[in-house]
Amino acid sequence: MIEVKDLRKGFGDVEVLKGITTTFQPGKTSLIIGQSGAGKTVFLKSLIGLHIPESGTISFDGRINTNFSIEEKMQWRQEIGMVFQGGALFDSQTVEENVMFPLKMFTKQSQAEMLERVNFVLDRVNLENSNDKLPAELSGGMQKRVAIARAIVMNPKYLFCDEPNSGLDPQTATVIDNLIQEITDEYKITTVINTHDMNSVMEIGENILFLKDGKKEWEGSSDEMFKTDNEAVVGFVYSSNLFKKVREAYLKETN
Ligand SMILES: Nc1ncnc2c1ncn2[C@@H]1O[C@H](COP(=O)(O)OP(=O)(O)OP(=O)(O)O)[C@@H](O)[C@H]1O
Repeated sequence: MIEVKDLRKGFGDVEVLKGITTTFQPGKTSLIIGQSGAGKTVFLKSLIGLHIPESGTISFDGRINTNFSIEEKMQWRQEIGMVFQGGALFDSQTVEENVMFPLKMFTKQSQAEMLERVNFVLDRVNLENSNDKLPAELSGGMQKRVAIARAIVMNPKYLFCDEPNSGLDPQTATVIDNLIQEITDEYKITTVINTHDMNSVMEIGENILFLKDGKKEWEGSSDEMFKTDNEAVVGFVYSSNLFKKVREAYLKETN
């Protein structure tokens, strides 16, 4: 579980995160949404320790990250998996080498042990028989699956994904959403996703955090999102005609 309390972060005179409090539960996929500039990336970067907050705390199963000793920080780093926007694979390395990278970096496993684990996670993301391929030889969706395999190879407790669906067609995006959700549930990972993709919001929708001007404006499930009267949420999510119609149909059916 990740508990965020009154998190504040700014740059110079500009306050970006203005006191965010929330909780992310294990086995659940939480989505962070909001307008461009709302503070989603700064929030995600704060969670993974790339930004040091001015005040407030982030605790990982009771451990506050700014209090970590060097050893605790090393341990915590190994408990985190990340899927970056665009995949961030090493272009000159094969799929196998890309996925094995964290094991080589952080463990003393033998080549055979590492290979067994790499094959297990590649199998889990339905990418068997692709070990020797280079990223350029794969489709966008396959590259995302390699990135997910690499993110889970260390068996993380926490998984952070920045726009995992960017550049994917809606069908492939749904496959990636489902994969992240299944893995999160299966391994009881605490997963946080930054997204602009409203399909993901409808598809995953377990816990949605809506940021506005650096504050938590609203939080709930996608079902609750259909029913909310919060003007900022309605204005943002239902600005598209498609989602407006979906909402109207949902409300008609449930009333
Ligand atoms: N390193 C930085 N230095 C100064 N200002 C920053 C820095 N990083 C972000 N900001 C500012 O913080 C605000 C929030 O940015 P952030 O990237 O978190 O928005 P976002 O919600 O992720 O937007 P988008 O959806 O466009 O990616 C913006 O006004 C941005 O200019």
